[in-house]
Amino acid sequence: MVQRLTTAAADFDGQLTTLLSRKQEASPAVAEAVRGIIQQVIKEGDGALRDLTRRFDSHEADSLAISVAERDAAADRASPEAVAALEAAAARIETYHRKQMPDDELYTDEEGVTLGWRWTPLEAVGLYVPGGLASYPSSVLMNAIPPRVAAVPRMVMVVPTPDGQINPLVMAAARICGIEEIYRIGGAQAVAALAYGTETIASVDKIVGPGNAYVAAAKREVFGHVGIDSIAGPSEIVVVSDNRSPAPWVAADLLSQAEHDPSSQSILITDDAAFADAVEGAAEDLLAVSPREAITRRAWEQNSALIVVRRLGGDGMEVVNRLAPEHLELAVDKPEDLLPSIRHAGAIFLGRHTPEAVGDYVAGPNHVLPTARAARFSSGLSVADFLKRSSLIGCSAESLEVIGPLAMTLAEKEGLWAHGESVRQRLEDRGQ
Ligand SMILES: NC(=O)c1ccc[n+]([C@@H]2O[C@H](COP(=O)([O-])OP(=O)(O)OC[C@H]3O[C@@H](n4cnc5c(N)ncnc54)[C@H](O)[C@@H]3O)[C@@H](O)[C@H]2O)c1
Ligand SMILES: N[C@H](CO)Cc1c[nH]c[nH+]1
Ligand SMILES: [Zn+2]
Repeated sequence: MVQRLTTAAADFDGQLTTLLSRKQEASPAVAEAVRGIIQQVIKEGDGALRDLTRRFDSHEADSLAISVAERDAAADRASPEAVAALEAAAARIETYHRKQMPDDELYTDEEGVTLGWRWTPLEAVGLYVPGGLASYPSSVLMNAIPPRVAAVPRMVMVVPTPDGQINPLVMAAARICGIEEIYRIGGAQAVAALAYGTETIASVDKIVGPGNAYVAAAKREVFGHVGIDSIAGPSEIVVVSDNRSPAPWVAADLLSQAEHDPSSQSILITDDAAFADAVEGAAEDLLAVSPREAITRRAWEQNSALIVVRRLGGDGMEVVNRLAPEHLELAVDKPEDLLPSIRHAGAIFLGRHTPEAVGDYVAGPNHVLPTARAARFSSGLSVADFLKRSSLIGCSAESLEVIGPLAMTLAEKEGLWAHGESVRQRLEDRGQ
């Protein structure tokens, strides 16, 4: 049975807090295990990667790299229909991300100071492509197209290959994106290798991409030594629906994220208890025929919930903002009426005819999105993740006369003599 909550209950706040803690994404046990793995990779390099790959992915990674020839041989085995779908998706994703490319700026202000900024791409990025409980060719596209648009020169892809099996469509996606440096490693050890480097793998400057609780915890650990995108851990969905949506549609949308991982979370917010009953029944029917029943049922029964609220546009929106979900579906006639009340969500799906799955694959926006309430302070992967902004500042001799004395005053107040002197000398030399 999936759990049932109602905002009318006196202890609703406590129940919601418990529900949020059900996601094991940030558990101390996972963090502890991950710290051990990272230390092992730092100390033993490639040897640790082979050892951990044997332990967690059940194969001997004699060669850690997947060569371009191996990539292409595998990609050639992918079904042409699936490759065509990937190519169409890639085109839509690229069009969307090209619109995110920011412009450089240069202007002269009223005091005659030239100011602006300039964007430059990162030099080397690591792309984590998950591959433990499912294969994710779509995540190759979502990871690799933004840095390609940003003109990052070195893209390194890591992907676990359980039992040594290379997924042909993942390789086809890598070929579409022009990724030539690929390693058959996953989990926290892959994140550690990208962050610290090994004999075979040169370190990168930033690591992006989604993964399970171990990958998410590893990204938290290496942050600071390298950049990371956001914490994109086990998938989540919140569906806000009135009783006019077909219950099987809503049930399928909820299960679409539950089936990713036993740590996933799916939550319905509705203003009709009878509709919640109908969705629960429809979900049972779907679970009975799902080929991924075991994973899906665990996420559904252990971490998920049906929440009955008084008013979707009132307490319903307060609950949404507390949850700050990765994906938020507004399955109502007029989603635009609810939109202004939403402050935190990675991606918002507008109206009953927008299943979250179109965002996962083909709509265009990125599916690498913040989870575990990280949508309160971060956003989905974008071109901006692969760019840095340098400020530009240029004074003429005349404009330095206008703003220089202000700097001298502040330098004196901070007791930083050479700061003031650097301005004073220029002003004095000009005065002579
Ligand atoms: N938020 C997002 O944007 C987004 C997008 C796509 C997928 N996802 C999520 O990515 C995840 C993919 O997970 P996955 O498991 O299929 O693949 P994965 O590649 O993330 O994880 C597999 C790796 O986990 C490690 N691992 C597994 N059990 C371990 C253990 N007990 N101890 C140490 N390490 C262990 C192994 O190294 C293995 O290679 C799912 O949670 C899915 O929901 C999130
Ligand atoms: N829903 C995932 C993001 O949480 C992305 C994905 C890839 N394939 C299917 N779904
Ligand atoms: Zn998905």
